[in-house]
Amino acid sequence: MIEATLCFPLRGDVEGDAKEVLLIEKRRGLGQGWYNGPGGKLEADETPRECAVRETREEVDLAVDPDDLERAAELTFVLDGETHTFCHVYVTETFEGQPRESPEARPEWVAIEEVPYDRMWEDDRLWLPGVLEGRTVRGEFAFEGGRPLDEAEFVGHDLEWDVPLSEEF
Ligand SMILES: Nc1nc2c([nH]c(=O)n2[C@H]2C[C@H](O)[C@@H](COP(=O)(O)OP(=O)(O)OP(=O)(O)O)O2)c(=O)[nH]1
Repeated sequence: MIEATLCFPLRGDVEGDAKEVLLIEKRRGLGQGWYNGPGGKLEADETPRECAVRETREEVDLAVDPDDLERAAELTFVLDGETHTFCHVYVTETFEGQPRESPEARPEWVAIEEVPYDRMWEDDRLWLPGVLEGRTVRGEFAFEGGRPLDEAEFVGHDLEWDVPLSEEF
């Protein structure tokens, strides 16, 4: 099983500014060509928070403090009946720097009402809107049709909203 992270930096929401989320257009690997948050797979001996910080730095050159990351979701992606990936999702309103393009990602600030769900993983429309409003969720998403996961068919889901997420991460 793969353990992975996603980090969604947020800005705005003050004095009438629209709340925006930093998305990336992923340039390679799983989910290539789709929008997502910065993130990726845990490396050896790395905690999920460390992974989210490292991936956000590597992909868009934004500095986030692991202690500022707020746990938002725990997502399990199941492929043909077996857990393929467990993903820790964080949001943060605190970061330093300006997002910069990298070989892996093209960053873009997007108003949360304008998130391009038609250009994202199919399950994202089910959980990301709530997460961007500050809710927590635990979700399981079933895919079928063999690897790679991003070519499999999304066949079912189960969501639990406003749950306390594991304190370990
Ligand atoms: N938003 C969203 N993200 C997903 C879904 N499924 C899924 O694996 N992800 C995330 C988890 C990871 O952050 C990312 C895949 O990991 P990755 O970016 O390291 O994959 P990769 O194949 O490019 O790996 P690498 O070569 O860079 O090591 O995609 C999904 O359904 N929705």
